[in-house]
Amino acid sequence: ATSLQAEPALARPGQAPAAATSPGEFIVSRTEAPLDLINLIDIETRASRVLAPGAFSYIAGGAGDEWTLRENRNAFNRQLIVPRVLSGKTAPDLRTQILGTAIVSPIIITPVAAHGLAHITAEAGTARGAAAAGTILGVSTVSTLALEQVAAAAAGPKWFHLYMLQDVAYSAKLLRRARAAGYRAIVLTADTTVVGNREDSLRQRFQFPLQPGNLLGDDPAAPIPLARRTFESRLDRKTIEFAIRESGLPVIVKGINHPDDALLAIDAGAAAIQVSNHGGRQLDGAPGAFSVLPAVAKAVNQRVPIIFDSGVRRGQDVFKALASGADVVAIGRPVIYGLALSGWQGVRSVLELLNRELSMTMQLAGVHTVADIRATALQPAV
Ligand SMILES: Cc1cc2nc3c(=O)[nH]c(=O)nc-3n(C[C@H](O)[C@H](O)[C@H](O)COP(=O)(O)O)c2cc1C
Ligand SMILES: O=C(O)C(=O)c1ccccc1
Repeated sequence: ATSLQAEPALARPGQAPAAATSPGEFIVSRTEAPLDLINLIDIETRASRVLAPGAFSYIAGGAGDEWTLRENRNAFNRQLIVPRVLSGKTAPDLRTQILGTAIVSPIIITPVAAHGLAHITAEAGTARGAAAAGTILGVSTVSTLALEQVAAAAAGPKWFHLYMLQDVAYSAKLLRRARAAGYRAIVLTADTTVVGNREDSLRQRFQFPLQPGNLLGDDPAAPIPLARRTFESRLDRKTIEFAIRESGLPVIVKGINHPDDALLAIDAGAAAIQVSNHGGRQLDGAPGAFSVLPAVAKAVNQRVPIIFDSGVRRGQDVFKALASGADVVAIGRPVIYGLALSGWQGVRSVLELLNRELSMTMQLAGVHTVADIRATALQPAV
């Protein structure tokens, strides 16, 4: 299903049993068995056993002291869900829609670079898993497979992510290709005008072992030099206008934390905003993403939908984000861990587990629909 050819597994000491090498002697999983999961926290440890050490440090890591990475989880503990037990409701309805696309639950997949680090099927596997789970897949500019290959792998709804490139004409070309390939929206990432210092990755001298499928002509490289050479470092409202004009698609501006940036994005024509601190990988010392959500939601005032990511691991987190102004949440690392552990089946299992946790949370909070969650008041922790 992909252009990556599985090569025979190398017998290496300490190698996970179901691993194979891809070009560049890179150890990558090819397992596709059903995946039993308890939660999306311990999946990280399990994935660390099948991922190459450098790849794991790149995926799991955050910038600097990783304070913001940890704070993304801690922030959820400051708002509580009060149980409601006599609502007379049962069988929560998780269905919703975002930018005109119906999805089975308010949980989508945020763009993550280089799925080929995790599994031989790369983004084709993720696309199949996302489609099987009934949700939207975000496909990174820096995907392992070319955006057309990902589109062809499964019919589910997809959004193409743009890192605005120094090469403006090539950026425009990517946007037109995305539209032609059937992508339904563009996610313009605004928070990576320079790549944060992921110190563990640097320590391990991590390099992408595969050439990214959309950046032809580029040799594989470490993330920081690749971005410095390729990504545009000056972004403003003109960048948003460019993405709208060249793609003809709705544009979601990703990486918003400050209410004024939200207002600027909406004023420039953004169809949605994505509140995110890039999973603690960019500005260390930034607040946990969940902490900034209420102020951004207040400024947005329902004019455009809000997507929330960074640290969502449990159904309760999804509930809290929606009760704090998000329309849907997006998850990143857990999907890659599911892919690493079990290919498309792992991706589906991760999404279905989070759906089950959200359903349980809704039932115990006495709410029936996604709209009900959004109308629920949380209680601040003391
Ligand atoms: C390995 C990795 C690669 C990423 N690559 C991209 C990318 O290419 N474009 C982007 O906008 N965000 C990228 N992100 C950020 C994610 O979209 C998301 O903001 C982040 O992972 C937070 O979600 P999480 O806590 O669920 O992982 C990347 C994140 C990770 C972990
Ligand atoms: O690692 C990242 O978070 C990221 O978005 C990225 C992707 C490709 C190159 C450099 C950074």
